[in-house]
Amino acid sequence: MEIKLSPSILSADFANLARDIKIATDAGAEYVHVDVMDGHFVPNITIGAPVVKSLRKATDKVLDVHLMISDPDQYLDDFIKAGSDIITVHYESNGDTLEQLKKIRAAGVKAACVIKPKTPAEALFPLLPYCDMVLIMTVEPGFGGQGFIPECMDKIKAVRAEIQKHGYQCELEIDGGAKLNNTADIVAAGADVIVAGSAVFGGDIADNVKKFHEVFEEGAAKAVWTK
Ligand SMILES: O=C(CO)[C@H](O)[C@H](O)COP(=O)(O)O
Repeated sequence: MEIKLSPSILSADFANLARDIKIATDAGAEYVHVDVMDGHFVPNITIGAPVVKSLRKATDKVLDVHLMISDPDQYLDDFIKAGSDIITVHYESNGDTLEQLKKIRAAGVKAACVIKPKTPAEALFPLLPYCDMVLIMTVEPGFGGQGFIPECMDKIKAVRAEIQKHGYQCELEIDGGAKLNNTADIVAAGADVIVAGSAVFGGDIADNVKKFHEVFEEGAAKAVWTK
């Protein structure tokens, strides 16, 4: 069972993004998680479509773009044109989430929907047929380096059960507080894409990526679900 790592560049060196991404992907990271924050939807400002466009030239790996912005409708075209491979929109953002997912897919980009920790898992269920990936936030979005919210574990299990029940081809990603000591349990609960920022870019990046993949095997061996 393949479990993927999507290192969150929020914790990388912003003056050396291409370098840090190369170290992580050369070590085996499958995706690159790009945290887009607008200072409205979350109390932090990071990067926009021009940076995604530059990253597109720096890596062939999957650019997994997470839009933590109030108005996706205003910016979707920019992120599509910039070369995103996956675009994730928040259920809690403005606009019609279903229409946003359809627009992303129609542009040939993988579509994903994300919920914040206080949004129930069931909010995602009707959207699953339109999603190539769903993302469960396991911290309040806005900042890296926070602790995993333990109550989110049941939400991961509930969304995994729904994906399995219907046989949806939909990856289940989690974001926030994933560390080497809790990721096996997160995988066993049902996640197959793990976003990790501080635990990847803090310290030896290549070694951290390798250790995450070891923990993925441990989690997959404990999992009661299969792909
Ligand atoms: O989206 C995010 C914050 O909104 C980050 O991707 C997330 O918090 C990952 O960082 P860490 O692994 O350090 O918790």
